[in-house]
Amino acid sequence: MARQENRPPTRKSIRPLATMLPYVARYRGLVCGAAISLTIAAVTTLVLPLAVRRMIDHGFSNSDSAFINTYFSMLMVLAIVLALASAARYYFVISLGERIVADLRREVFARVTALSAGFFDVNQSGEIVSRLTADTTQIKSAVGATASVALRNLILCLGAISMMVYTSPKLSSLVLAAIPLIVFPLVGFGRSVRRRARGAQDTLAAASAYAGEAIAATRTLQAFNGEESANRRFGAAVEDAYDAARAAIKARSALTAFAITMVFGSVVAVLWFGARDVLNGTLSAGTLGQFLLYSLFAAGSLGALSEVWGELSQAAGAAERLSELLSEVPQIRAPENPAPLPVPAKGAVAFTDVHFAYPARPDYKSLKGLSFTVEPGETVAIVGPSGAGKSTVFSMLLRYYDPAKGNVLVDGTDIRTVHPKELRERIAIVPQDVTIFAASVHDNIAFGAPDASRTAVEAAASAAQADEFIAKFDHGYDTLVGERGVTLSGGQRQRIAIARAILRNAPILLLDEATSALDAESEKLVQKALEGLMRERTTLVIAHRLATVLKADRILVMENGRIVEGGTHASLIRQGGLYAKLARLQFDHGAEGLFVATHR
Ligand SMILES: Nc1ncnc2c1ncn2[C@@H]1O[C@H](COP(=O)(O)OP(=O)(O)OP(=O)(O)O)[C@@H](O)[C@H]1O
Repeated sequence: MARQENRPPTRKSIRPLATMLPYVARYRGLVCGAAISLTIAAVTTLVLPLAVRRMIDHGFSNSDSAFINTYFSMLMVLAIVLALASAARYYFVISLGERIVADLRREVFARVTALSAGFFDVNQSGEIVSRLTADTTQIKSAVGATASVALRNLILCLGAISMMVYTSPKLSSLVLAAIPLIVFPLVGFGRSVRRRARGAQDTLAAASAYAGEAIAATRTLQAFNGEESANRRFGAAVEDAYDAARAAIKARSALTAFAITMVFGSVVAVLWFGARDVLNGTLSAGTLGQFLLYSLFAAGSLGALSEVWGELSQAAGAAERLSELLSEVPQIRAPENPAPLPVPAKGAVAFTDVHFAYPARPDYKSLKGLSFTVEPGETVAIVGPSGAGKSTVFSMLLRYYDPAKGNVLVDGTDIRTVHPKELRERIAIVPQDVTIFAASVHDNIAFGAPDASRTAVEAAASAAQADEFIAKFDHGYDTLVGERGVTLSGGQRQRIAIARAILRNAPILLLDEATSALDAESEKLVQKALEGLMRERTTLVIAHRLATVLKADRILVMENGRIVEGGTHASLIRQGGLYAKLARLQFDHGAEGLFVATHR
């Protein structure tokens, strides 16, 4: 759902743009090129009124053809210089923008992938992706087009004002006196326009967020016949956005009328005064023309500046959001001097009195003094009601989070003292929800071992009982699967995940059994694939199937973040505790082979 309160406020100041300076500074060549071409273009523009005055005051009546030739050749040269400088300005400025945004995108993505699980518990992935795309694009236009327009107009404005003073100090003082009369009301007006525009943007963002959510869940929407209410809701949101936009448009039109009246009014007033001076003979007509052109330049560039100000402050908001993300420090970091894990790896696992609460729910302890050990090569099934903390055990072992109290040990070493990379290299996981990337079958299997040879990938697929269905694809291992490619069935996804884990060849295997029953055939294939994988590895399996618990060396029964029972299937049934009750439930329901973990 659109969480408007989470939207960072639009900033009025453009100071946060300064955080982008180090990126700009990396490309001094482009910056120099842009600055030089900008200055040349602005100066050339400022020379034009001088030529106009020359033409008005002297005309070409004395049929001095040599002069006319020189005069127009000069003008032509001026035009070419202006054209070249403008083209160069465009090239340098836009390249700089693109270059910086490419750097930013790379760095933001690398930073985000390094952040720990806790960050993603409290931040929406959609919002992060929008920072990566929309915010960086805003920076691009700010650094590129907007900044160059601002700079060009600033130079033009200062140049034009100096030239106005130089041309006619008297008329300039008149203009300068009028400026506050124009600027103050304009600033106030502009603020109200901006406020309304921001309101429109926020309303639109809320509508888009709702649309995104609804489109991603069309199947659910249709299953519950929710199209109409969704249409109504989105329609209302769009209408709200339209109303908000109209309010902004109205304010903006009024602002335009006001600005044009004021600016042209003052130009006319100045002309009026000037014309009287021309009549008195104290000012030449050409000088008046030249002055007029400079004041038009000044007014035009001031107007452009006020427009880009809005864009720059939006970009400043984007820069602030990006620098926030870039300065985010991962909570799970490698220690300064990581200890090595013992070699050769044995695969022993131990939890000692582990207490833990998720960052998103600091008041609720998901693990409350969890202790257990798993010997190398042992297969341990974890069972328990939903919410008991089974998946949390896996997250702790992979060090997605650190315990508040207690230790997690792998081969006798506290995992906080080793490099997370080294720790994770020793673990392969087959999750319940297998992630299939939009890539080839080969790349999907080789995901955890990118250097694996084709033969190794095929061997892993064959051990995972996946080779048969892969061979049926049109392009075999090169078939694109995942989004927009071939969509895999539940059993096929599982086997790809198993092949992935086989290829990784890690001493510790974490298995989260799928809760949804596969059909008997896939089930058999997946079980066979797993048996191959579990051999000679330490295996921790979150078990939902009776077949799995029967095969385990030991069963740990979890409830409320603790181990409440442990033993073999037979001994636990004899004890008549939680396990016996869970098992009875399963038999009562007659769900074949499925260990139903329910709330008691
Ligand atoms: N990322 C998270 N942020 C906050 N709380 C969480 C998070 N993940 C799980 N929890 C909470 O921690 C507790 C243990 O969750 P966990 O996923 O480990 O249970 P589980 O035994 O694996 O359940 P299930 O069998 O339903 O998957 C639950 O109360 C759950 O609501």
